[in-house]
Amino acid sequence: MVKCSLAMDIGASSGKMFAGYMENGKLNIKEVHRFENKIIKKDEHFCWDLQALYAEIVTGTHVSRDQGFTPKSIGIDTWAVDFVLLDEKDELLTDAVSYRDPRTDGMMEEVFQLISKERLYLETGIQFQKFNTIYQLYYLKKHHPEILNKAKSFLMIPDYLNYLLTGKKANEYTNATSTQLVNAFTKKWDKELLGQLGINKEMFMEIFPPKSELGKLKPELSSEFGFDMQVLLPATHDTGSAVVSVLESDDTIFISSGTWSLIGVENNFPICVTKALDYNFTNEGGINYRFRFLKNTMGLWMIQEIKRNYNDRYSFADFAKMAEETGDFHSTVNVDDDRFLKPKNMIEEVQKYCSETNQVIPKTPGQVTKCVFDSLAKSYQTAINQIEEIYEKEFKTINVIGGGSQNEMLNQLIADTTEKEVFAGPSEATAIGNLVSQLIGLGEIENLNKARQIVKNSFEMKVFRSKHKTEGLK
Ligand SMILES: Nc1ncnc2c1ncn2[C@@H]1O[C@H](COP(=O)(O)OP(=O)(O)O)[C@@H](O)[C@H]1O
Ligand SMILES: C[C@H](O)[C@H](O)[C@@H](O)C(=O)COP(=O)(O)O
Ligand SMILES: [Mg+2]
Repeated sequence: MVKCSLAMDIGASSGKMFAGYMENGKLNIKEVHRFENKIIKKDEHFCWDLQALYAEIVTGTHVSRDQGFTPKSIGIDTWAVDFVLLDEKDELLTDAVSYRDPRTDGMMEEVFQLISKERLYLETGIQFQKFNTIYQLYYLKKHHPEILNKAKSFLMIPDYLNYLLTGKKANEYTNATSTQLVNAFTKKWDKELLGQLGINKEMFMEIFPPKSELGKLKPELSSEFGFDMQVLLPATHDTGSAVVSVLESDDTIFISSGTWSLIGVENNFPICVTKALDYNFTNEGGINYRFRFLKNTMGLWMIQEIKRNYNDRYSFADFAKMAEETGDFHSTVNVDDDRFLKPKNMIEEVQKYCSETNQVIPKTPGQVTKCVFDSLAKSYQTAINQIEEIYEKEFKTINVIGGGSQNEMLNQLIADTTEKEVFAGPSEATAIGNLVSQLIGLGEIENLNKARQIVKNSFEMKVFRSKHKTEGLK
C-alpha cells in the first residue's frame, strides 16, 4: 500500500479526486475518481447537489484504498462564493444555491444604497460580481429574514463538506475572501460591514489559512474506510489552489482556464486603486496570505454549454479542431455580458448577440465555437492590457493552467493574440496545488517556493509562441 494524500477538486463542471505522493523528489499523482458536477433545480432555484458531492468524496476514498493507496490526509477545494447556513442543531437551513441562480439580480445595486462601491472595494479589494456571497446573503435578508434569524453557522461549500467528514466547523481564508465580506487588511470577517448590512456576525466561523489541519475523520467514517485521515485545509477556493501551482516568476501572468477563466498575477499586497476598481479586478486571498490579483472572465463554460446544446455529440477536442478548420470567420461576442451567465441555449444566445451587433451569424459548430474561442482570446488580451497598465510594466509570459490548457488551438490563439510566450499546463493545477499545500502542512515539502519547483519538475508544460513572431524569424 502506498501512503498518499488525497486532493478532492470539485470544479463547476466536474469533480476529480487524485492520490498524490512524493517519490525521488517528484510529485506523483493518480486520478482515482472523476464525476460530473452539475446544477440541479430545487424549489425554483439553481442548486448544487451537496449530498451527491459528499457521496462522491466517500466513493473516491474507497476507490483510492482499493487501488492500493493508504491516504494519510485529504483536502477539498471547490468553486467560490456559494454557502449553506445551519441552525442551532447543525441542520441545513438552506439549499446550496448556485451563483448562477438569478436570485441576486438587483441585490448589488441595493447594497450600494447602504455602502458605496468605493468603500466596499477599499476594504475588501474584491471584484463586483452580482453573485458574490454578500449579495446572496442580502437577498436572504430581504426575502427570507426568518432563515437568517435562525442561522447559527455559515459554511462555504468546502467548509460544509469538511464538516460532514469531521464534525468540525470552520471557514477557510482563501474562499472566505471571495464573499466580499473579509477585510483585505485584517484578514478577518468585516464586522462593521456586516453590521451595516444587518447580517448577524455571530454565524461566521473562525477563519483558518491554507495548510491548517481541521481535524480527523468522524469515527464512523474511519471505521468504514478502515483507516483514519487528517482533514487538511488547502486553499479551498479552487482557483486559490490552482495558483499555488503556477510558475514562480515576476514576468508571468496566469490564466486559470476551466469553467471560468481567471487572469491575474500573485501579489504580497492588495491593489485597491481606482483603476483596479474601474477594471473590476479582485484581490482574492492566496496561500501564505498572498493576494491573487485577477479578473474573472466567462471561460470555457460557454463551450461546456454549447457541447450540451449539441447533446454531447462532439468532444472538447472536436470543438477545438472544428474551430481551427473554420478559417475565415470573425464575429465575436462580449463574453462578460451577463446574458451568457446562464442562458437557456448558449448557441442561440451567441447567434442573437451577433445578429444584434450586425455581425455574421455563426451557423456551424465550427463557426459557433470559433466565435467563442476568438472572443475569449480577445477578453484575455483586454485583461492583460489592463494588468500591464496598472502594474506599469510588460509581462513576458503567460502560464495557462487547468483543463483549458489542453486546448492547443486556444493556447496558440492566446500566443498569437498577445504576442507572448504561452506555457500551458499543468491541466490539473488545482489538484496539484491542493496536494502540495497539504504536503507543506505535513512537513514533507519545505515551503511554497520548493513546492513550485517540485511542480515545475514533475509536470510537463508545452510552449506556444506567436505565429506572427516565428514567421518573422523565418
Ligand atoms: N482534451 C481537451 N481538449 C480541449 N479542451 C479540453 C480538453 N479537456 C478539457 N478541456 C477543457 O477544459 C475545461 C474543463 O476544465 P477544468 O479545469 O476541469 O474545469 P472545472 O475545474 O471548472 O470543472 C472543459 O470545459 C474544456 O473546455
Ligand atoms: C464563482 C467564481 O467566480 C468561481 O468560483 C471561480 O472563482 C472559480 O473558482 C472557477 O473555478 P473553475 O475551476 O470551476 O473554473
Ligand atoms: Mg477547476
